[in-house]
Amino acid sequence: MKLPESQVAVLNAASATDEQTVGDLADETGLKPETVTQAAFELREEGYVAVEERTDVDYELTEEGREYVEDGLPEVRLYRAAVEAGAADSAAPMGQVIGASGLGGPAVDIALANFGRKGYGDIDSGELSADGDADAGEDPESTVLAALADGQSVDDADEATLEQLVSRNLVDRREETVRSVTLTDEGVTLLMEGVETAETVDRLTPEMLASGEWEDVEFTEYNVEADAPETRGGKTHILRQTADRVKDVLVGMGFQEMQGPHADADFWINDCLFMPQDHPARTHWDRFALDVPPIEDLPEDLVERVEDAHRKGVGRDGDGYHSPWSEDFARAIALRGHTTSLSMRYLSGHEVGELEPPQRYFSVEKVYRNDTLDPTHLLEFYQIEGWVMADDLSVRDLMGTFEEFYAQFGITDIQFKPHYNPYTEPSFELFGRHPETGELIEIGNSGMFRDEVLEPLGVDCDVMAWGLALERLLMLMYGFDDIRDVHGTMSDIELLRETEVLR
Ligand SMILES: N[C@@H](Cc1ccccc1)C(=O)O
Repeated sequence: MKLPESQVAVLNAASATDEQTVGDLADETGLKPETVTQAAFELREEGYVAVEERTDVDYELTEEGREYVEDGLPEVRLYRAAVEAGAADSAAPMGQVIGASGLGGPAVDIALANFGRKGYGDIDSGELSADGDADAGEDPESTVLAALADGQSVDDADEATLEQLVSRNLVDRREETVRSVTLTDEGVTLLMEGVETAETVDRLTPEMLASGEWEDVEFTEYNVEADAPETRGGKTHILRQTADRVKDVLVGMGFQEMQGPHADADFWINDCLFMPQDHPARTHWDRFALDVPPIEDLPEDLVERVEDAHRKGVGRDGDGYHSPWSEDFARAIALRGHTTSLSMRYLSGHEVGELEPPQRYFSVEKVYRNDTLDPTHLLEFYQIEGWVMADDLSVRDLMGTFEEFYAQFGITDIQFKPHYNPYTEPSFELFGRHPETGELIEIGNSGMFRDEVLEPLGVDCDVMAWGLALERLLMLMYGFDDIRDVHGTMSDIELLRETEVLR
């Protein structure tokens, strides 16, 4: 029997009675572990060896973990300082105990949080009391850290303690697949009958082609299923990939892209949209105002018409807000809370000149809001802005456009809910169903611009418009349930690496 060289080497090195890991076999044969793995898989295919897999878990101290091995866990240091300060008998001022513990910077918060969690004592209105019966000398987390520093096995350590150390980022947990190989009966028989090395060639060279040798050689078979070491190149972030795809889809639907400033005048962000200047969204609670000089180049006549619309309304029966309107307020700069500022810039003719219907424009750009962070809200997100200008548009056109758009991403059950925006009438919120949780999540907001918006802009046909959240589209497409895993400082790198891109 003739077999390729690496298979022969593995067969000879393997044993019928003792399991050998790929690492052992690599040492013994002098082959690379991935070559051994490949040969073992090929031999298994023919029934000559058995390959067992198991997952080994390995724990290792992080840099922070190593520091605490030296200095002690912050909560243990705090506890010791507290006992020293007599806090086991009567509560001591927190500042004094912290000072005595020598803790500083972020270690103070870490100490306080874990002090409470471990029941070392209580903190109440700036006073700290210690539980005299707590035994900080027997702290299980310290024990595991010390064992790891000592190179001892932590196989018997309490699972919850290890989890806690991993979540505190003091210990890294690594999983490794270990494969071991044993000869089967067929393998033993084969060895007894004798195997020879076949001259196999694993790549074609120009020389072989020139000499004609390629006609006689035997080529190694490739096992495309063998595990190979993972290589991780750079890749486009999934959010960016989806943004690019959204752009392609919209361009395919006949839209042109808008561009414009992230930091813009309130005039474009709000006033043009008939948002009263005393609207809650315009306070510092909701928007990020910037301490920079106001905008200079606003079209004077447009400013006048917008002010008029706010004061007196538009049309025969129009009524304004009867609330204060100040040009200085309109000129102040903030980070845009929506990209409808771009729609205003384009519809007014300020960017690409007067536009004649029909027109379609879009942008996929960042917006900024002072929201509370939670699984569906970030301080910044991407908005898919768009509008269509034409002579006769109806709500059916608006809904049809969304259905066409979302269908391209495999989302076919969009729901609409009547809504209110100061700048559109009628207005609709859009909802989609989360593929994992089944919950309806809001994915966008839309409507037909009111005359109070369009008339000052000088537009005398219909305009339907929307702002959709790119991150929410991603949640519907991929089933993510916490947007913070995908984007921002807490994102989950493994998830981003492993998510396959949907096309
Ligand atoms: N600006 C709206 C979206 C929208 C744009 C245009 C028209 C109607 C709604 C938002 O951010 O929610």
